[in-house]
This record gives sequence, structure tokens and C-alpha cells, in this order.
Amino acid sequence: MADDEGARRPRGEEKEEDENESCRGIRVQGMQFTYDGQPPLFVDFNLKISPGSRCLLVGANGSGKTTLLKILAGKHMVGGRDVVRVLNGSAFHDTQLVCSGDLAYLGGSWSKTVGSAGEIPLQGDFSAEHMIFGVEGTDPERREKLIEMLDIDLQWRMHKVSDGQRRRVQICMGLLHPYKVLLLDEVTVDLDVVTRMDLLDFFREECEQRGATIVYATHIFDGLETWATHLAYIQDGELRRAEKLSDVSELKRSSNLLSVVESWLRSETKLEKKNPVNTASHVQKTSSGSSPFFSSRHMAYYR
Ligand SMILES: Nc1ncnc2c1ncn2[C@@H]1O[C@H](COP(=O)(O)OP(=O)(O)OP(=O)(O)O)[C@@H](O)[C@H]1O
Repeated sequence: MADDEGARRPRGEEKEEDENESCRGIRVQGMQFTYDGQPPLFVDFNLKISPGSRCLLVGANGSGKTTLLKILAGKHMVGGRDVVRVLNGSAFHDTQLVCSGDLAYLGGSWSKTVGSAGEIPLQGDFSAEHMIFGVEGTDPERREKLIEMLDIDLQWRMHKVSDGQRRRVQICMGLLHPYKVLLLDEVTVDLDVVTRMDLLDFFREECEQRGATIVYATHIFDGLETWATHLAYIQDGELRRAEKLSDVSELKRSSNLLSVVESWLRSETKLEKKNPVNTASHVQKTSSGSSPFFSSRHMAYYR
């Protein structure tokens, strides 16, 4: 009996350690998610991201990256409290995660939802200073560092600046609080190459010095081979790969991440083309709305 206990304890402890580790980062277990009137996007989706990692989220347009990041950011209610865990809390239910600044999401355009008009870009005549200094409870030193790194002119009027300049102010505001988990949805797209590289260095520093965890969805892979620690690849809401970047075997044979991801996405298209007859007939059998306007991604769900 005693021996048996002794033999079991280390495994139990190991499991507990693993559990604690994933609780301090991100853990998704058995997640289901469907947009109204659409086929399910995520079915029994599982993902673990360890604290301190910089995880790239890759996949074709429409594969579910933004939706996943929004779910992790607590913007969509999904399942019970145990399904989407971030920093040992429930991303949706524990609003303190976002209110405290521990969980931060940066993505999309700077807009607000106005009734039936939908997303309207922010158009007020505000200065960058007004926007940035309006964020309460921030450390002046961190604020200075961000303003300098993003090369922000505090006199900029937000309705008269370029897209990239507006984006810099948005990023600065989003990073003012020292987050523990940061979710980035293609925010570097408007940035010039110097600002982008400085920002990536800043993120690396945040992970290495403060143990922050970053998930970054992007289609721009320049410079990311040495930046990312992990990679998660989604195809049509299914997690195809989730591993350390150093374990991606294709990267050992290929010179860059771009060509590796390109080959994955190209083989997705080939797979879809492989069984056009099966796919089409299955759609007709399973969907009452078997419209000729169904996109190939929707058809992929029916495979
Ligand atoms: N508000 C919505 N209502 C209904 N369907 C949606 C909505 N938002 C996204 N979708 C659908 O969900 C799927 C995943 O979209 P999502 O935006 O998460 O993809 P993505 O991987 O971020 O794409 P991209 O690389 O183009 O940004 C797509 O098929 C899309 O059409």
C-alpha cells in the first residue's frame, strides 16, 4: 500500500505541476463555438499555452484566429467556467482579469459599435496626449518608454494622422498596463519596419523579464523565426499543430517560417480540391441551404 502510494505520488505531483503551469497561462478544454446561423467553427477544441511563451497563431483567412483570440479575451461566452481558462480564471466570467489589466487584447481597427450602423471608426478631434494620458493608473516611466519606442508625437490630432500613426497610439494605450497575458490580432500590419521590430523586441523583453505570455495572430512572418517560442496552426477551426518552434521539423529543412506556413496552407487547398465530389454531395445531404454561394471554408466543415 505504502509502496503503491510512493510510486503514485510523483506522477500526481507532476500532473499537478502541469495543471498549475497551464492555469498560469492559457488552457482551453473541449471548447465548442458556433456563430449564429453558421456551422460550428470550433468543435471539441483544446489548446494549452505555457506562461512566459510567445505563441504565434497561424492559419488561412477565416480559419478562426480572431474568433479564438476574442474568446480567450473573454469577449464571447463559451461553455462553463472550466472551458476557457486564462491566468487561472474563466476568460469570460472573471471580468477582473480584463479590468485589472492582467489580460489585454489588442486587435482590429479602432472603432466603436453604433446601433444598426455597426462598426464606425473613431473620428473625434482628440490629441494623442489626451488619449494616452487619459488612461488611469499607469506607471509614468512605462508610459514614457512606450511613447518613445512608438515615436508618438503627443500633439497628433487623432482624426488627422496616418493609419500607422493612429495604430501606434492605439498600441501604446493597449500596453500601458503591465499585462500578464497579451492577445495580439495582427496589430503590426500598419507599422513601418523599424517600429515593428522595436515592438517585437519590447514584447520579447516583457516575456523574459516579467514572465508575460503573448499570443500573436499574424500573416506577416518577417523576423518571427527567432522571436516566437511556440506556434499554433489552425485550419477551419481545428488545431493542426501546437508545438515549440524549435520542434517544428519543417523549419530545420527550410530557411524561413513564411515558406513553411505557405506549404501548410497550400496543402490545405489541395486537400479541398482532392475530394470535390465527396464534399459537394455531403453538403447536399447535410445542408438544407446547399447554396452555390457556400464558400469553400464552409464546405470544408462538411468533409
Ligand atoms: N461575427 C460573425 N458572424 C458570423 N460569422 C463570423 C463572424 N466573424 C467571423 N465569422 C466566420 O468565422 C470564421 C472564422 O473567422 P475569423 O475572423 O475568426 O478568421 P481569421 O482566421 O481571423 O481570419 P483572417 O486571417 O482573415 O483574419 C469565418 O468563416 C468567418 O466568416
